[in-house]
Amino acid sequence: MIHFENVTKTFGDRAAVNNVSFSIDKPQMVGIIGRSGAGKSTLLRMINRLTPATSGRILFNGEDILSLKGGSMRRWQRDCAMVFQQFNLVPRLDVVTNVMLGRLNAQSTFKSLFNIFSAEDVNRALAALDRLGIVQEATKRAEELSGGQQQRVAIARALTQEPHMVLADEPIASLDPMNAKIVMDALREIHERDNKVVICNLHTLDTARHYCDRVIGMRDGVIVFDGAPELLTTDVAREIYGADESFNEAATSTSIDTPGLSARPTDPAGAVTPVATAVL
Ligand SMILES: Nc1ncnc2c1ncn2[C@@H]1O[C@H](COP(=O)(O)OP(=O)(O)OP(=O)(O)O)[C@@H](O)[C@H]1O
Repeated sequence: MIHFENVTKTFGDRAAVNNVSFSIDKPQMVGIIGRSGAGKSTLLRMINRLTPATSGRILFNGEDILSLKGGSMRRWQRDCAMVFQQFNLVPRLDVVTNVMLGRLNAQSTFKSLFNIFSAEDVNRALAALDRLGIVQEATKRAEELSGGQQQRVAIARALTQEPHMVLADEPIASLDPMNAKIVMDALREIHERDNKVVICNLHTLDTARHYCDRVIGMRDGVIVFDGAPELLTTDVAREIYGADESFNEAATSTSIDTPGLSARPTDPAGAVTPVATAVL
């Protein structure tokens, strides 16, 4: 499905992502972990062309998405919907309009310029809000909602794009544990029910272990671990985070992985397939 081939991004003389290659060849929920500055956001942002790559190729179903231009690039950006840490909603617009903005790249330029939406767009947006459990907030201004609700609106907006994949850049970093769980459950549900690739940058090991089928660990722009969460031992985590013996996993905990909360399926014969390629 998606294939990174020697992808590099430099800022000045510093490589934020350094000659990275990996493939996702089936619908998986992939967590990217690593300390601050490891290159996680840059990696994700290159996929949907928010950040231009310096060299390499990113192939989606065989096509190099780094060479797309104009309408093809906008279509691609719709196809890989992005969810951000700070939600990126328009605060003064109502919730349903914010969600419909996800359809802009699917509209004619005229309709886009004047934010003209069809009844079908409204229904699609309401259905997405319903799926995220917040349709009752549809007429409120986005700024009136809590952070967790705003992130769910952002996910509903991503859903209306009808994307091939969802990219989430630290989607729970601004949320309390309860809202973090709701948002991660929603992303997991999109992966399972819609059979979509979800790639999620995460700061916390326990969240990655709990929700993801596969974890990619980055350090200084390089992939230093790529495997099933079961292989993510404390020693491996120490290597990813560049920490010494005093490394304490609790320091990266959100406490949302508690007994009784939902978890990814443990049945490897299910829709998800763990990959076990530890490269350490
Ligand atoms: N626009 C930019 N201009 C210059 N340097 C940048 C830019 N964006 C990122 N960098 C640098 O690239 C490196 C990787 O940054 P990136 O944001 O991808 O890391 P990250 O792992 O996502 O970190 P965090 O978890 O803090 O978001 C860092 O050294 C950062 O300072």
